[in-house]
Amino acid sequence: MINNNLPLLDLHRHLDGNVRASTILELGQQFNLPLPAQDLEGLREHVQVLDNAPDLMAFLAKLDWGVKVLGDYDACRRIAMENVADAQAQNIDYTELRFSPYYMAQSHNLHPQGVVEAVVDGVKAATKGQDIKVNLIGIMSRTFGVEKCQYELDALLAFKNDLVAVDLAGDEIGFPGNLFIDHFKQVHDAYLAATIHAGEARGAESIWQAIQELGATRIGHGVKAIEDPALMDYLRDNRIGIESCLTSNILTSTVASLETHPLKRFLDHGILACINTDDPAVQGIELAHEYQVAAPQAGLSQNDIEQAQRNALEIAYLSDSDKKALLARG
Ligand SMILES: O=c1[nH]cnc2c1ncn2[C@@H]1O[C@H](CO)[C@@H](O)[C@H]1O
Ligand SMILES: [Zn+2]
Repeated sequence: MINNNLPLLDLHRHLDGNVRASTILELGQQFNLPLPAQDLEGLREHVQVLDNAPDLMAFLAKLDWGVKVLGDYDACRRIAMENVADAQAQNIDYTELRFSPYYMAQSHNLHPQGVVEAVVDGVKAATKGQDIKVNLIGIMSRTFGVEKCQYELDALLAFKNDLVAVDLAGDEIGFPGNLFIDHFKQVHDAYLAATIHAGEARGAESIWQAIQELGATRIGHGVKAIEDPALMDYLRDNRIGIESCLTSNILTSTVASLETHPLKRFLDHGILACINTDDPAVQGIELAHEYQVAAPQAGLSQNDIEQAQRNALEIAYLSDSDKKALLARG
């Protein structure tokens, strides 16, 4: 159970992996796009992972319709605003929404910088006067290669004051982290933090690389850390956060079952691991499900769950005073 005396955080939530199916339908109609179905029921199998995907890339294909319908900057602004509303409906106190402007821009030849502007603006408008705090993480989609990632990074850095970190997501196997050393040098020169998807499709060496060569202070997924005892110690001793996403790891076939998921062992080891969603709409889950159903199935006790809540606050990209304020609000 979620402890309501502690703040509820979702630190790993893809804004562009969380486009409402109803919005996909409406935008599809607005922009006259040939959607694969004309009603919610028919659309579901095209935009949601219903059975475990064979691998990460098959899972990621289900995100595509959510960005193919982004016909203009207003559509980008709209999905940003709806993401805030959806997080708020989950009673989330603080979330870090991440998004890939090039991925969002690609289908309709939008400019990635315009996409960043629209997302920043949408989040500002939706959070104004509301009881939820949101920060943004910019994603470089490695799937499109080194040069497109530089183009994407340029767009993100034009709005660096509106971001707290930069991430590397997408095809971890095809585009390993060592291709992005120069990109992350620019990220750190801009005083932004780095959280990186690693140890999801590749092994523990990918996590070492993200930390040592790309300067990651948090790792998305990081499930393969469990195979390397020295890395487990390193993560704990250096307070590197692990953003676990339980259901996502099952749906991508990264982990065979919740019962064998390493999150419980990360927590037992003293690693700052926490519970997050990843791509809620595509997975057909929300944060409450991860806490109430997935976490107990993964062997977490009530104490573990509360520790995960505290860990999220500890590793959040927030100032100490913001963390204290969240804790006081509980
Ligand atoms: O679980 C995941 N692992 C790796 N990459 C992901 C995952 N979920 C989404 N994206 C990637 O993030 C970008 C959109 O925010 C896209 O590149 C998408 O493929
Ligand atoms: Zn992710």
